[in-house]
Amino acid sequence: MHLLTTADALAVWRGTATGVLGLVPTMGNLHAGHMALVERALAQCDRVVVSIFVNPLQFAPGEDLDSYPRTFDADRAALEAAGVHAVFAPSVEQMYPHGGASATTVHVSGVTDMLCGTRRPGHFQGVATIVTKLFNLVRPDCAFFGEKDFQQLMVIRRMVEDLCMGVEIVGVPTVREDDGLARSSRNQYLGADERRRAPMLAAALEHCRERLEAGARDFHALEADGWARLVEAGFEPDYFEIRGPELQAPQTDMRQFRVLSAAFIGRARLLDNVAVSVPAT
Ligand SMILES: Nc1ncnc2c1ncn2[C@@H]1O[C@H](COP(=O)(O)OP(=O)(O)OP(=O)(O)O)[C@@H](O)[C@H]1O
Ligand SMILES: CC(C)(CO)[C@@H](O)C(=O)[O-]
Ligand code: BAL
Repeated sequence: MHLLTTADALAVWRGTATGVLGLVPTMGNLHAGHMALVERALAQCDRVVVSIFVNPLQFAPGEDLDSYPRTFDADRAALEAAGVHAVFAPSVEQMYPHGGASATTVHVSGVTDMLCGTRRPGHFQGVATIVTKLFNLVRPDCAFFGEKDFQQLMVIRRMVEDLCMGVEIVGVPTVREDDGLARSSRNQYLGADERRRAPMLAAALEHCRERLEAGARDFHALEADGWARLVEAGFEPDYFEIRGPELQAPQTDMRQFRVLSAAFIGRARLLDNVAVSVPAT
């Protein structure tokens, strides 16, 4: 496995990479969720590069940029054991040579004006900017993103379409713990009592899914119920929303929905969502 830390080294490796090239962008601290993306990429591509970069541009002031878990040696060993061909782990200076504050940025319209986009101002601009830079450096045929960050997946798809980037975006289902909690690097912030209560986020989403599949269509009542379940479990909800399958406004005659929530428990802001598919009657 090649360890690449500069754009120049990446360009040299890229020149030798043959066949279908897959990119898995990450912020490191790899867990089973990331490894599902890696396995999917290895199954679908001839060469796979995984990027590890905690991107300052997507963190707002006061968020957890400094304390975000960094476990590079373990990440590297896991990727090597999985059979990944190259890891790209640049410094902040490599990615933002003129500083983050004056960086040229990418703003994706529409799908960023809701959910995490309004709660974390600048977040998706930071994500779209770093993913564009990674695409330009790696020039992958395909790139792999988790459905756990469903809005991010929609933002990337929209960016690729609007800017004619020509990269196939592959979404990978959410990997969960046995009790339903979505795997996330930020789960480490949970104390024992918070960890015990954390699966209630997935449970509240599942409950909403069941109600929608059973025919309930009072979206406001369902969202209020989800919110109340989170408060009851000790969360401070950020949002609990029913949307259409591509995050459009929900309509009562739709057969597919996506229910999404972000909620604080202690210092951890957990994110999760479920797909809803209403059976034909
Ligand atoms: N449980 C999961 N199942 C599937 N994909 C996941 C999961 N967790 C993360 N991913 C995906 O891995 C990629 C890198 O995510 P990232 O490095 O931010 O990990 P994370 O665990 O989601 O961290 P965070 O705690 O910041 O949300 C993203 O495409 C993300 O959607
Ligand atoms: C896509 C990404 C690697 C961009 O920094 C990040 O937002 C993430 O880990 O989901
Ligand atoms: N997994 C999304 C990256 C972030 O929260 O910044």
